Amino acid sequence: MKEQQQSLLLSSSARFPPPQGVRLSYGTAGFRADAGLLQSTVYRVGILAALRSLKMDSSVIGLVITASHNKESDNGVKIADPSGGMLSQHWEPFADALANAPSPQHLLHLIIEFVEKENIPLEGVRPAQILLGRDTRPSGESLLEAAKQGISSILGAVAIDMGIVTTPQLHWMVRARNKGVKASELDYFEQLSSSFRCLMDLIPSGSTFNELDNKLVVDGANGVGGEKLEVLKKMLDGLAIEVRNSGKDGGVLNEGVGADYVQKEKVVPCGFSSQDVGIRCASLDGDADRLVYFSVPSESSSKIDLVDGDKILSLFAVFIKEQLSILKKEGHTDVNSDYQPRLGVIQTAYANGASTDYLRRLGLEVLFTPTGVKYLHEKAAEYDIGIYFEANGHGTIVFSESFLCWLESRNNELSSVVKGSEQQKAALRLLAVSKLINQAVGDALSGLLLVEVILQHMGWSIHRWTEFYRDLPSRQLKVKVVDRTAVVTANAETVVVKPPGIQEAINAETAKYPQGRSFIRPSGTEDVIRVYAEASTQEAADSLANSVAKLVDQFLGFSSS
Ligand SMILES: CC(=O)N[C@H]1[C@@H](OP(=O)(O)O)O[C@H](CO)[C@@H](O)[C@@H]1O
Ligand SMILES: [Mg+2]
Repeated sequence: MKEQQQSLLLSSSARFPPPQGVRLSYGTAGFRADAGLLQSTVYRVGILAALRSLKMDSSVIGLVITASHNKESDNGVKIADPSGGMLSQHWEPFADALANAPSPQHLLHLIIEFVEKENIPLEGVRPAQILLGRDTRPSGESLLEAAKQGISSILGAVAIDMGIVTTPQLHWMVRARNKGVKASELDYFEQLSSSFRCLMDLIPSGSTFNELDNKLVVDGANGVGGEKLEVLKKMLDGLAIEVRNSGKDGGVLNEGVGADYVQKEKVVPCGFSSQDVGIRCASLDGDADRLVYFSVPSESSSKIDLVDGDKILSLFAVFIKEQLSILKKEGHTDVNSDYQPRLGVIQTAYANGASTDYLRRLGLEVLFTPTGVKYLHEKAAEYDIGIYFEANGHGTIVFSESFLCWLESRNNELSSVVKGSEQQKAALRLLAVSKLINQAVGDALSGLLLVEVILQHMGWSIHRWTEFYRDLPSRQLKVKVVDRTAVVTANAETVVVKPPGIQEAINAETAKYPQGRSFIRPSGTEDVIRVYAEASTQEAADSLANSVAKLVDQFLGFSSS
């Protein structure tokens, strides 16, 4: 590494000393902590992003400053790879080491070592390019400045600031730029609204969607999503969207509002009341990458009927499967129609057992990965159409390039035979879904538009959708232990292999409950062991969760909560 580059790194990093006594780690969703602790970390992630860009042939890399559904005083930072997906897991240990280097000299040493090991070309190549975005947190502005300083401490690196955007918007822009297509925020809105319009125009004329069901009320979590939805909705016809908790009326980000709150507490968020009984409602999280739906069943209680990520996944799967079977209908014997697209559905162990049964009864291939979008997305990408969702509402649909090419040519072929046939419409719908739904990462705004158009297409109310299946009662608990890394799991986190003996004890407990299922795993974002249990009644699920939490205590540590 050139002298000039070394002294630039030393002098600039001296302005961002790391916080004392804190060890940060690039967890399930990047670094997250109290915003006051993050200047140095974000600065260093700026360096990391520039190096990542150089390593990836100077492709555009994304850097997002957000702490999603955490409280407003927290913040965080994460990287988007050139595909628009999460940072390659292979680089996470380097991210950890950079964040925790105690001095500028240590930092420089780590960088020199890593640049050599990874063969990162620092000279004679196009400059690194990093797209920056942040959510609405007040701490975001100065953290963004720290990121810019980190980026400019790699000679020639260029930072492009996209301002306040949703996390999925930034991932989408990174992907689009690297594909060489239009990638501004307006382009994002135009792609979503035009593919939505295309799907609306393809709704069968006999659809029985009730005009009264047309209204949708959206809880924006007092974050970035509500404000973006206000812009997007002006470009849409055929939807009546009312946005609440858009952050303009003094509400606090994620406080008593948002997808995480609604999914965990199963009560109405602030700004909603008994007047909303029966209306279709949706909740975004603080950076608009999670989406859940709900309805208020009665005036006398604050409880809601939750429609979580599993049910959104089920709705998407039903629709996609229907289009694929229309496309396959008899009548054409040409070679092209023989292509058998592989459809896969990906869940985690947190998926409600009733959803998995439902999906399997539909004849779908359902697979499981460990918790975290990086695992789900990777698995989904192995299919022609991969649909993935976490129960908490983060998910999307990914289409393979080869399937999309086949679909394009199938569409051309069909239109030359009988234009406007049912088969051609199915091909057009699938092509429109691939443009509407964010291919980079789960996106509450694009997911919401797809849900809305499918409900209209099917003529279904939110109540009809809720009735796909009845969720098995479940309970989640957290247990504080001395060392959560002592728990090692296998088989997509469904089996504990360490400490020895605990899995047998969990099995013995679970066997006592009809339809019982329970598992434990160390959280990737909090210092706890998570316990999940489901069973045929709420009392049984609670009791199983409590017994398993006690086992965790016995085997590993101190108190449970
Ligand atoms: C049970 C649960 O909801 N876990 C969440 C949570 O991860 P943990 O590793 O469980 O803390 O945060 C992740 C990042 O947002 C999200 O991907 C995941 O689904
Ligand atoms: Mg989020």
